[in-house]
Amino acid sequence: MFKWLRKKDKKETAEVPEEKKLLGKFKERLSRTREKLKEGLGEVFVIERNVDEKFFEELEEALITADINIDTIKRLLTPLRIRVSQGELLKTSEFKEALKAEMLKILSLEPPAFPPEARPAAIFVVGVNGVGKTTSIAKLGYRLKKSGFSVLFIAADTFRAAAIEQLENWGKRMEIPVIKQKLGADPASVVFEGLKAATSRQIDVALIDTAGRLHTKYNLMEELKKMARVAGKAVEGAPHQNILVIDATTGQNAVSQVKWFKEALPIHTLIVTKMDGTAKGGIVLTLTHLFKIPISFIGLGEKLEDLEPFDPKAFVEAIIP
Ligand SMILES: Nc1nc2c(ncn2[C@@H]2O[C@H](COP(=O)(O)OP(=O)(O)OP(=O)(O)O)[C@@H](O)[C@H]2O)c(=O)[nH]1
Repeated sequence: MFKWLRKKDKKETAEVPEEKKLLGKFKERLSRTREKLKEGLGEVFVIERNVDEKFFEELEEALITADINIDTIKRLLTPLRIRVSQGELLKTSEFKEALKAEMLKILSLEPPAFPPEARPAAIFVVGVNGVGKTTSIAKLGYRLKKSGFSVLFIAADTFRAAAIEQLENWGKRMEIPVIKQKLGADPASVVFEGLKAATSRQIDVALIDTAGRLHTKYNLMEELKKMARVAGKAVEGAPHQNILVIDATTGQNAVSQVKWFKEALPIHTLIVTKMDGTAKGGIVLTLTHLFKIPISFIGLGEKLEDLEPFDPKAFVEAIIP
C-alpha cells in the first residue's frame, strides 16, 4: 500500500483517511464511472446467468465504455476465460469477484514513498496544460503542511503569466513561499534558484511547477531534461521524484501523454485528476497496465482536501456495481 510519510516529530494526523471513510469517498466521487459500467455490466451481472461467449461480449463492451483499452481488457479477461473453460466461475456473482481480483493485480503497484526522503526533496510535477497540475501542487502542499513538512513552491512554468500567478495565489492562501522569476525567464534558472533557496531555508519539500506547452513538443521535452540536469546541480540527486499529472477526462490521449513525458524524464508516479467528473475512470487500469507506473494520488474534486492517496481496493469496489 501507499506509504505516506509524516514528519518524524509529528503525531498521527487525520491526513490519511481510514479505510472506511476513503471507500465512502471513492464510492461517492467515482459514481459516474460506476453508473456507466452499471449500464453495461448491470445486465451482465445482476441476473444470475450462464457465463458464456455472449456474456463475455457484453462484458467487453461495458469495459470499453469506461475507457479501458482493448489490450487491458484482454489482460483482464484471458485468465477468466481460461478458468471458465475449466468449469470454474460459472456463476456471475463468482465471476464478478474474480474480475475485481484481476483488476487489483493490475493496479497493485507500489507507489514511491511520498515525500521522498531527501532534504530538500525536489519534486517535478509535469503534464500538459489544463490537466490540473497547479491545483494538484496546491493540494500536495496542503497535505504536506498538514503532516508537518515545510514546503516551497517553484514556479518554473515561465511561459504563461497565469501559471505563475495561480501558484502565487495558492502560496499566499496556504502561507507557502513561492520562488519565481519574470515571465519568459529560463525555467532551469528558476529551478536552480528555487532549490538553492529550499536548501538555505531548510525546507523539507520543494514542489516544482513546470510548463505544459512550449512552441513545440520537442522544445518542451528538451526544456524538461535541462531543468532536471540543473536541479541535480543545485541539490544532490534531484529531482527525487517526477510526477506526471493526467486528466482522467482526456480519455485515450492520456496514453500518448505518458509516452511523450517518459521520453524526457523517468516518470516515477502518476496523479490522475478529475476522476470525480468523468465516466472514464477506467483509464487508471489502462495506464497502469500499459506502463507499469504506479498511481500515487487521484483527484476527486476541486477542494484542497480532494486529492486522495490512490487505494486500488477502494477503487475497484467503487467502480464495479
Ligand atoms: N472536478 C475536479 N476538478 C479539478 C481536479 N483537479 C483540477 N481540477 C480543475 O481543473 C482546472 C485546471 O486545473 P489547473 O491546476 O489550473 O491545471 P494546470 O494543469 O495547472 O493548468 P495550467 O497551469 O494552465 O497548465 C481547474 O479548474 C481545477 O479546479 C479534480 O480532481 N477534480
